Amino acid sequence: MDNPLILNAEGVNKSFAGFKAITDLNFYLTEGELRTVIGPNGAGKTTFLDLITGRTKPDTGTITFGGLTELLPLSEHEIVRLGVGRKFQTPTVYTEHTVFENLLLSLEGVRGVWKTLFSKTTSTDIDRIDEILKTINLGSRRTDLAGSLSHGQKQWLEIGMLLAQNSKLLLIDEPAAGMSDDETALTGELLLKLAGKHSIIVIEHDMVFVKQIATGRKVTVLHQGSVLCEGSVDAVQNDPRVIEVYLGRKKAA
Ligand SMILES: Nc1ncnc2c1ncn2[C@@H]1O[C@H](COP(=O)(O)OP(=O)(O)OP(=O)(O)O)[C@@H](O)[C@H]1O
Repeated sequence: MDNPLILNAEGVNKSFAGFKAITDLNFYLTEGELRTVIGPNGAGKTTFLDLITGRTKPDTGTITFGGLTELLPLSEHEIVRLGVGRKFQTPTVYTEHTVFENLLLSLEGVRGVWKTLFSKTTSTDIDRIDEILKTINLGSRRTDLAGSLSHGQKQWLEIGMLLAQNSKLLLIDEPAAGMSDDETALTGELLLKLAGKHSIIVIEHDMVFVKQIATGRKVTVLHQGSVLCEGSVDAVQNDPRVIEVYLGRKKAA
């Protein structure tokens, strides 16, 4: 039997000044799934993430988290607290704090900066952070300033911050952008490691990376604000509609 749904979006529409960015969108994600979303520029990928996180509210439709909670009435803050974490394309870590402190500041996200930095850190917190450091391969950079990390390492730290925040659903926007090939491959390994324990939506343009993380899984292609098709990487890559609106154009470019 399939895992239960962690996210279902049904009949979602969103217009900006009369322009339909999202049109009758239906999207279903099961618990523990790692789903890659691809599509041409302007397809509505970022807007879709904005709708999930409450940054933008839809005109019509429903978005339900964990099979129960309707997200639309909730604020961005409340949605984070429910367990929805987002990583933007540009890393936003606290560069003047150490890697360890960045994770400490994110723990549950509810303690407040003052309390976190000046109260005594418990051994449970330290163990948890060390476990996250191991997961994101930054154990050796624990006491270094986050500002001294490479671009790729900052992205991993930010993923670690989502883990510290207790995110169940991770929304990750173009993680491979600006990374070296080695960093990209390591990022893929990290996401594969997190899948199962977390539900993950990754937006990505780099098809080598998509192949790495999506082989054996479902890929969603967005086009003009709707799902154009869903299927395996191979099925999607060979779908004439996807070649026409996206992959063919990418190649030509
Ligand atoms: N706040 C806004 N106001 C007006 N138009 C917007 C707004 N946000 C998005 N749009 C428009 O909605 C469409 C979808 O944009 P969106 O950024 O979601 O696409 P995308 O698939 O993420 O594209 P890319 O791959 O280039 O990031 C675009 O035409 C964009 O100009």
